[in-house]
Amino acid sequence: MAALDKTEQHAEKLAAALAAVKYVKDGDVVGLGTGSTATLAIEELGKRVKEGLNITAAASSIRTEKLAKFYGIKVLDLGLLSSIDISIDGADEFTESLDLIKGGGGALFREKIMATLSKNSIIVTDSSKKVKKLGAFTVPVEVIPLAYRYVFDQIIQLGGKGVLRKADDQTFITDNGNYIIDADFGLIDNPAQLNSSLNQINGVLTSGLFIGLTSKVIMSVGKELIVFE
Ligand SMILES: O=C(CO)[C@H](O)[C@H](O)COP(=O)(O)O
Repeated sequence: MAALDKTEQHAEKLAAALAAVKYVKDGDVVGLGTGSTATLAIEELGKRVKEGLNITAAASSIRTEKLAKFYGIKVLDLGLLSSIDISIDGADEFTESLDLIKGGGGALFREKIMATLSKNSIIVTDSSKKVKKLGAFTVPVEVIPLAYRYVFDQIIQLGGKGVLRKADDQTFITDNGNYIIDADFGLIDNPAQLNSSLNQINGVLTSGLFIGLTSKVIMSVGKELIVFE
């Protein structure tokens, strides 16, 4: 598939985000993802709320919480919810079997909790995110700082190469006060097994591999929408 320029990619993100928002019903508790595509869905939800849609939301990051409040959406504490009716989030990569890599924006842990609680977890993407096998995008691994070196070495034991994520030359710190190691495992034959191996390492909060957590992926390609479920 030909590479998208920024305008085409934005148009695809917007089309997917608008399609996902149509699934939101009055009275729903809505999980709000993080990233540029999720932001477009939040903006649209904000418009609908102004027009009278009655929803409450849970945010997957501090920046999403601020954005939702800016758009007049009532936000509940994610940690107090035992279920979410519908969530809308982006992804860095996905396969037709609905396995994902997420966490490019660093919000993987809260996003994973949100997806786990969601009865209907919708992922919205442009066409650049669909892959045959996960792994061209590195796997974000959220790590308790104290365990950084140990986890880094364990990732090597699993056949990966880790890089500590930086932002503006400083170590990137997640909303939970942790580090992220971006781990390159090449193309991943068994994402479920890798996810479970990573999650078993002491000091790992979670990996950015999302397995069995997604209800549907809405992907926009040019003027077409494709739904994988
Ligand atoms: O997982 C994420 C943030 O942690 C994002 O959903 C993912 O990085 C995709 O972002 P975008 O919609 O900007 O391409």
